Amino acid sequence: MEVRYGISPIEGKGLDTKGLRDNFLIDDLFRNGELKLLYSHIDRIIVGSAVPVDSLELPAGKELGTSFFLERRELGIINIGSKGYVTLDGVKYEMNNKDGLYVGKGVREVCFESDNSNNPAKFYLNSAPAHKEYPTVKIDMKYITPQHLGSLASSNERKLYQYIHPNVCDSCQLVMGLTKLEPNNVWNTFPCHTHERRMEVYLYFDMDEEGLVFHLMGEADETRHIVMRNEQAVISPSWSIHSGVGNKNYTFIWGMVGENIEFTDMDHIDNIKIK
Ligand SMILES: O=C[C@H](O)[C@@H](O)CC(=O)C(=O)O
Ligand SMILES: [Zn+2]
Repeated sequence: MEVRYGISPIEGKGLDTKGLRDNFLIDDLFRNGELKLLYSHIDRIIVGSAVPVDSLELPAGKELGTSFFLERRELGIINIGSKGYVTLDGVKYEMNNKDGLYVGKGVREVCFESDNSNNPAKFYLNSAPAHKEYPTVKIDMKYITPQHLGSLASSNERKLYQYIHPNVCDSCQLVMGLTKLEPNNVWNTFPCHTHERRMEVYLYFDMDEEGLVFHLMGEADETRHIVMRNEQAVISPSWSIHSGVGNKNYTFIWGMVGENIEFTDMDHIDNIKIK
């Protein structure tokens, strides 16, 4: 698995386009038939994808130093592809498009399959260190009551679905969900915020081939951007804003790990202060 280290705001402001992309962009997810994992030393989050043609197993690996992946970790899964299955120690969960799964510490075998290998499932994965076992919970998007945020007048009308959140299921430190912009709306998470207590990863998807999002990052008075394409993810350190504007509406999955699981624990930034 690829390993990346932390970047401070001092280093961050000195990076050029390539430097920003090398450190923060994850652009090789969702390869047919492959399971990809990236280990970030920022809060030790693991970001990954599994696109099963034949079945794929979640491996442990030297980076974890444990005998199986979830020995001391928890895992969140959201399927952004076609119908598939996740089997946890022999128990099979059907995963339709945008279905989610919280997998607690202690599960030994995690296996991914597609219903139709010509049209595979695309499982997106976020994992964090965990020290307590919580039960596995299947999360269907249709049972989540979304929060309505923004407005068409501000080009940021969107629905936010909390999947792994205290209202839905227990977790040690992982909080995860999905935000879908309404047609004719292009701004996400704006006005923006930081949260020194948590880092965050965004996965942008449901975009067409020419589609792009200028993902905004950096300190509020020292902003940078990364151009994002469909099914790419971006690491947001705790000190960075995370917001973006696209050429049309899109959807993104956010996952957070760190000090607390208080979704509303954000430091809101006044637009006047952004440079
Ligand atoms: O800390 C929270 C995260 O940045 C996201 O949940 C924000 C988001 O999805 C949105 O405003 O649409
Ligand atoms: Zn945030």
